[in-house]
Amino acid sequence: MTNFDQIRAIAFDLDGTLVDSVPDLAAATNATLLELDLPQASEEQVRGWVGNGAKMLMRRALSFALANEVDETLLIDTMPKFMHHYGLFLEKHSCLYPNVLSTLTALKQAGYRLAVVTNKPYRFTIPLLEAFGLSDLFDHVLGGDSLAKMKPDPLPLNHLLQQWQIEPQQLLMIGDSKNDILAAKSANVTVIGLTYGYNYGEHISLSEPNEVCDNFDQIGQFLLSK
Ligand SMILES: O=C(O)COP(=O)(O)O
Ligand SMILES: [Mg+2]
Repeated sequence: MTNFDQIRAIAFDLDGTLVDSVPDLAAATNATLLELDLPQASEEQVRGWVGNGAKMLMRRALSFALANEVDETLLIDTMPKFMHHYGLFLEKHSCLYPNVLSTLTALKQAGYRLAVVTNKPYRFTIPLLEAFGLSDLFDHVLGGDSLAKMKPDPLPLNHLLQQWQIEPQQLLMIGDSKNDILAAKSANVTVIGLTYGYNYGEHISLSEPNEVCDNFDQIGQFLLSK
């Protein structure tokens, strides 16, 4: 079993880890496609398109709806439409996964420093955390557009190491996607993979995180048991 003794700080992914946000991402995707007179996507399809930020989500959605490669100009023109719709939906149909608030609160009380590292655009991240009463728990919140590169690049995690003045072995990443696992491995950071989120239909164990959890409260069993 992985040794978590040195862990002082934890970086959490957002979509598919803390919040089940696909219902609103799907609603905003379909509102955008409707505006363009294009066919609608199922929630299941949208679930498979989430993971590389809003622009990639829309590229995948347009590619599906047009059954073709997506012209860059169309994508650029479509983004403000999607951003508008997602801003209206945001938390309407989304929910926290079980045990998220209680586990985060317990980890914070135990002295761990907490951050969010998401590929979601920053402008939606703070309001979403606020809507679910989570925003006060985190020292740092990084969106997909906060830095020059997003996960799977290690830049956001390296940025946190610098901000907190800690070593890679003191940071833990927790996420639902191969992008979280790859970013953590590139930054030499321990990583827990969650099985319930969005990972392009692939089991998270295929990305070989240090540990795999089916429920958020299992994280507490690793980090709060001593
Ligand atoms: O918005 C996305 O594409 C994924 O967001 P996440 O990094 O919080 O899972
Ligand atoms: Mg995720």
